[in-house]
Amino acid sequence: MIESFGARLRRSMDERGPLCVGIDPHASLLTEWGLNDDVAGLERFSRTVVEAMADRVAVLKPQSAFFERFGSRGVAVLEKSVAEAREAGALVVMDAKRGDIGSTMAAYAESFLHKDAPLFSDALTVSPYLGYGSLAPAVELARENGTGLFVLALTSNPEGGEIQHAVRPDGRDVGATILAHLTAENAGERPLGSFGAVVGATLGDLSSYDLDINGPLLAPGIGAQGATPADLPGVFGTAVRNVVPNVSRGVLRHGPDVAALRAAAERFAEEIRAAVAAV
Ligand SMILES: O=C(O)c1cc(=O)[nH]c(=O)n1[C@@H]1O[C@H](COP(=O)(O)O)[C@@H](O)[C@H]1O
Repeated sequence: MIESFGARLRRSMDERGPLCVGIDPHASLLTEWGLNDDVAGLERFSRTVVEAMADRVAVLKPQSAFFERFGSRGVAVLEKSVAEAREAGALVVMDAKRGDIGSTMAAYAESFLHKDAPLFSDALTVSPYLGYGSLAPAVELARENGTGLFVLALTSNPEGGEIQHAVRPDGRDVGATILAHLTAENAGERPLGSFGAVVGATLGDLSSYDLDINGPLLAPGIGAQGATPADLPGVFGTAVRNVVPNVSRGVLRHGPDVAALRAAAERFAEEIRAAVAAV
């Protein structure tokens, strides 16, 4: 039987630590790295991050937008980066934040979560704001292919609350409702379900939410957005064991030197270890 994403992720987090490094080739970072803001610069940037990180961090998360910016040639770089990162042992979470009506969602899922897709990734970020049920085809395809989803629940940006804190007639807010759907999706899965939530590390005390979804919690916001590893226990409580903290610019700004990138990631990894061990 095919091994689930959740099981593969749990093992990788236990072996390598939970850090997820983002591959976010901002134009400004290309310039800081002495690269041109073109496809060759994009390729060099992405290759360097993969070379520096893929054999040591649990997860790499390419941000598709920065590749799509260059059209089909940028997407070709993304394909190669994903394949190389997986080859070197990292799990790849494709950050494309897809979401649409179910019939279209099925095609998005085929694009990223089917084992024969050129952009085959271990998991995909998705938006549930066309209704959680619209994600059903992606859930189904992920189960069949041993891949996973990270569903936007409580995002790291300050504008997210307008939608995510909206209170439904049953008294629960929208973010809590998404978390409850994920808990149901992951029921009975051992050691960890494959259907994660995105919950920002920037959000402060979230003890009013049930974060115990038996699935991974992708936590962006550390570094450039102001959160630190030391914030994690206060935000996530005992669910911190299932947190995959993401850092993109906070690591990437140390490039292009591979040793400097590795040292920056190791500093975050060490701080994360210390913070999680204290819970
Ligand atoms: O899904 C995400 O990864 C995500 C969700 C969220 O709530 N906030 C958030 O910042 N992200 C992504 O996480 C990365 C954060 O990058 P840095 O702020 O540079 O560390 C970007 O690729 C964002 O698109």
